[in-house]
Amino acid sequence: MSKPVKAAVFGTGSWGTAFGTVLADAGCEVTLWSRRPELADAVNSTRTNPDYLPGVELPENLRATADAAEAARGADFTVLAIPSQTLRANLAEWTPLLAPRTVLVSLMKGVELGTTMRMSEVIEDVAKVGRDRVAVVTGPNLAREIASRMPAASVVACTDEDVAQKLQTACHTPYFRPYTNTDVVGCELGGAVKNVIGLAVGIADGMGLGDNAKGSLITRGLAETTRLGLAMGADPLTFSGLAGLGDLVATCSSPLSRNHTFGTNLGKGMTLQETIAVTKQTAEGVKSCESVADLARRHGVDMPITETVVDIVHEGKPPVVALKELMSRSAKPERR
Ligand SMILES: NC(=O)C1=CN([C@@H]2O[C@H](COP(=O)(O)OP(=O)(O)OC[C@H]3O[C@@H](n4cnc5c(N)ncnc54)[C@H](O)[C@@H]3O)[C@@H](O)[C@H]2O)C=CC1
Ligand SMILES: O=C(CO)COP(=O)(O)O
Repeated sequence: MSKPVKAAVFGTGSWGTAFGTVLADAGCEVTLWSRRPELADAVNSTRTNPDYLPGVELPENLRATADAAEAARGADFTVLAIPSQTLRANLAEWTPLLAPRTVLVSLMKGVELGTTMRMSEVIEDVAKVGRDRVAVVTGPNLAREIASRMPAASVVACTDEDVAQKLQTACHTPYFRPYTNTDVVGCELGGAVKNVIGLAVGIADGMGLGDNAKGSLITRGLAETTRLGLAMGADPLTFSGLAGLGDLVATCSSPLSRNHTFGTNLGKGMTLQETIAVTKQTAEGVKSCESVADLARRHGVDMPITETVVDIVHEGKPPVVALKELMSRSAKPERR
């Protein structure tokens, strides 16, 4: 009998715990790394994650530890599920502990501030591994639904198709259906920019602008994501797949989305500080809107919805003023 696949998941938040559950349900032996020892103890003693996924039963073949070396030991897959902006510092600490031939898997949907690097690029840079050892999981995967074993499809992206297929097998369950893709750039951009568009749609919902506005923002948001992707060498078809349209639709329609909820609160008139105070978990678009806008400028790409989100979230522009400016941009053909 072959040995079970071992997976280490760094981050015992919503998605780390939910994806760890998927891996365990698919037959892997999973160890979650938790920043706080008391959360690791709670996971092991109650078989739940009371802080992030209360009420969801976790599988027996998933355990938690606050010891990073113990989590990393012998892992075939090392999964990273922490906020995008702390990845560099965290991974620098964990790199000496990584198992020699482990594949690093990013669950994160963000772009690093300052460097404008995608998460897989940060991983390659810090862990000094080739891109064939870095994979990305992305798509319409709201953690709470996945942890409740509700059905979803996903994308497992790696430039090396064999590696993508191994990870696909490791996380395929009756409720989680992963597809492979070798377009890592497109898959990562789809996930990171959808958080920014999710904020925009949330703001519109909070302002009560209606479903036509939502449909328009999703579609034009995807258009600007695709423009950026094309400029960065992505396959445009990726954006009509799960990592693009699929993820946008889920985030922009769900009250479970933190980015959507964050935007809704802003659209209802809460200040940025009030909104941050009521947001307990990572809403990546809040920081990544700035790095995505920066990336767009570096590539000479026009991203008006992203710029509008930056103006509202970081420059304090009132949403009604931003809306007026967005609607009064010069008229143009749809495909430009
Ligand atoms: N929650 C979801 O439905 C999904 C989330 N994602 C992405 O997964 C990533 C993680 O998100 P969630 O798990 O949802 O966030 P979360 O807020 O639920 O959990 C974040 C985790 O990171 C840890 N953490 C926070 N700051 C840290 C630091 N400085 N050093 C080390 N650990 C730290 C927290 O203790 C927690 O375990 C994000 O990039 C998000 O966009 C992707 C798909 C679905
Ligand atoms: O990425 C997600 C679903 O795929 C989760 O979205 P939020 O981070 O907005 O909750």
